[in-house]
Amino acid sequence: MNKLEEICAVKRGEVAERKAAISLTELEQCATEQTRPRGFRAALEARSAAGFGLIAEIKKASPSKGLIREDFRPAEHAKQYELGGAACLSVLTDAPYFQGHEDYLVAARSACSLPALRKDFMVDTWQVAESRALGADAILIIVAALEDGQMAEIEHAAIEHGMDVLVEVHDEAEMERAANLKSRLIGVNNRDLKRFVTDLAVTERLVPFAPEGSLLVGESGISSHEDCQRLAKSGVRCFLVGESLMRQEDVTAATLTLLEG
Ligand SMILES: O=P(O)(O)OC[C@@H](O)[C@@H](O)c1c[nH]c2ccccc12
Repeated sequence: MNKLEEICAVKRGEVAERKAAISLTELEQCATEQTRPRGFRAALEARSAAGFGLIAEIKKASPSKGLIREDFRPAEHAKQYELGGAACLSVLTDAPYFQGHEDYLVAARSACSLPALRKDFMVDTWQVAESRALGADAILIIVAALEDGQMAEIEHAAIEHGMDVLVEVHDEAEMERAANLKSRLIGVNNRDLKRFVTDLAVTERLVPFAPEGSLLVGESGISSHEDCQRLAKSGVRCFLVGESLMRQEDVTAATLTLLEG
């Protein structure tokens, strides 16, 4: 079993327990009481027209890097990212591998006005309703983790809830499968989630294979303005960045520097 398969197996167990505790009807009720989704793709697209569109990630730890930030305060980081010029937030909610929590998503989103992506491993449409009930504006679909039918179902549920979907790919075959979905917000993960090797050249290589009308996001391993400029040469103006920002004492300044140089 590779790492991604292991994480998804654990996630399926977690979802089964949660499903037993809260019915879909209850979740749907909570979802209707939430504030409306803030347009995630729209915010990113608008920002990338004038400069770089940044999805700034609130990430405490990861399986490959261990603890990334000791002094971890999601609401504070959300405000710092907003001040620094990020277009959107991404908040890790997976606990076993990323030390994330749903509360971090709720706290971060309510501390600022940025749209927020729930960063987790979606294996069931039930999690889509749960994400909206928590206030998420977008969810992630990891193509490597799902079969075509499951992806389409999860995407459909997200669209029904008015959320955007970030479809994550890592190679040409996954890009082809992503093209069968409706969403045209595609993240190219420079990190191989099966082996945890990161290479910015992955984004550059996959750009020509993106379906028409896609807004592309370069994900993982981006740590400087120069990295952003490098990817911009191949036409990618949106980025998902976590670790390199989370490691800085002054998160606002680090965000500004990443975006402006
Ligand atoms: O911390 P980095 O290297 O800047 O990467 C951020 C983000 O791309 C990464 O956290 C990520 C991309 N896809 C994922 C899927 C699940 C968990 C995490 C991720």
